[in-house]
Amino acid sequence: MSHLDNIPSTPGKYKPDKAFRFNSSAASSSLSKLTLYSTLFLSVLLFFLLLLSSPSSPPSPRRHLSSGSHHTSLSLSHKLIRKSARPRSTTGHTVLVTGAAGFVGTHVSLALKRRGDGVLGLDNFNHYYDPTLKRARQKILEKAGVFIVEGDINDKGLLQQLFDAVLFTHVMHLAAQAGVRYAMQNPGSYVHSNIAGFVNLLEVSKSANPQPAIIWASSSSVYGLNSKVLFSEKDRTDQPASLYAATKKAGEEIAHTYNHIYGLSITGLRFFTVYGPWGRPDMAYFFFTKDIMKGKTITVYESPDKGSVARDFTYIDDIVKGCLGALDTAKKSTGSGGKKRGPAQLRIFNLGNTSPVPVSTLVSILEKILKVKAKKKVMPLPRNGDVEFTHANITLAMTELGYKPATDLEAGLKKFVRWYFSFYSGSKKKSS
Ligand SMILES: O=C(O)[C@H]1O[C@H](OP(=O)(O)OP(=O)(O)OC[C@H]2O[C@@H](n3ccc(=O)[nH]c3=O)[C@H](O)[C@@H]2O)[C@H](O)[C@@H](O)[C@@H]1O
Repeated sequence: MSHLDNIPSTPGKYKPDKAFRFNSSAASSSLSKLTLYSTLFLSVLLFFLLLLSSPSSPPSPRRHLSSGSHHTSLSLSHKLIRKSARPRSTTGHTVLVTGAAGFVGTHVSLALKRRGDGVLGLDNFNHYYDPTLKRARQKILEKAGVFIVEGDINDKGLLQQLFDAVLFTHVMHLAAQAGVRYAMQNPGSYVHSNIAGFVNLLEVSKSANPQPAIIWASSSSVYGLNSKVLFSEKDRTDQPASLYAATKKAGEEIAHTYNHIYGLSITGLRFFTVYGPWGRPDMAYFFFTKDIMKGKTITVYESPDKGSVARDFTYIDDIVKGCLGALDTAKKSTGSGGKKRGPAQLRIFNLGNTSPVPVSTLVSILEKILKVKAKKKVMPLPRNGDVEFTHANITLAMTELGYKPATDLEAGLKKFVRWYFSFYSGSKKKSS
């Protein structure tokens, strides 16, 4: 019987054999041998236990930052956050982009990063539309050096941690519940993101020291039932036709309050039906393309008097230029730590294309580019929040932001369709 056979698996419960107690010399030599073997065995055991518990690859950074996070992953995330938010030069801005994995958010984040600004993204990757598209956008941003923290603008603790880690000069707030018609299905999500989330972000921003300047996405839909064309920033916006529009209008009023009480510099941008590569699959141009290619019938709305429904479709690159122009001309907030120290800038701009196109023409252009005849069902505009017509007056944005849209609908749709085919044929290849 070897000594090793006497060593139990639970060392604390080891009882020496009676034979050792009566033969003292044998006992002492056996005891020292036993101690030696025990030590050896325990060392080997410990070595294997350590080997099993240690990860085979370094820990991947957690996308969530929370007070309960493991120390290592937290400091790893903090490192990524600081690196992503660091501008290339001392003149660069440090920008928090909310909704960074969204359509406009991705394009704006890339443009800021490419020109040397520091950019930190925040996105909750919700399932309003296919999250794999958002993940694909995230990959592109990661390659460009933009890190996205996965979290919600309603999470005050998380926002506070981000503001504690980084002194943001600007917040580009593009996170929102978008879509006009979906508001009838899920009204709560609009209140949650566009009102509660916005207030939460402004609360944290107003308490920061120094306060960042805020640039945020409002919407052409605030013009609602306004029938005066062109739509000018001075026109009435108190007749929203959808809950979506009402929450964006509420955002504009909330912005006024935070500017007035706390001295936050705030610029709202009224986007007019933005389209282009990496766009949103819930928008008509996107799902028309998909359905036309599948041979599915599309529904084209017309106004009740059989007139055309039209939109001032605006290409994404033009919108990005408008966003950067707004950021570059934003003045500093005047408050700090929740206290106003003087009047601050409060602005609102239309970012449109000034060239409305009927939805029926949008379909004809797509047919031409896709070389497929669409199966169409024309029906009167249902009362679902849609308005008949949008047309932006962009004089103010041209003068103050240097905004100058340069892409017409046909040129922009060609770029979209090219992207659409390369993206979806790529995804198919990967999954097969
Ligand atoms: O300008 C804006 O502020 C808004 O632009 C778009 O809203 P919308 O203009 O309604 O864009 P789509 O949903 O793509 O609709 C475009 C046009 O197609 C029409 N349409 C839509 C769906 C359909 O099945 N058939 C159809 O003819 C709509 O009535 C509308 O005239 C975005 O979806 C909103 O998030 C954004 O805020």
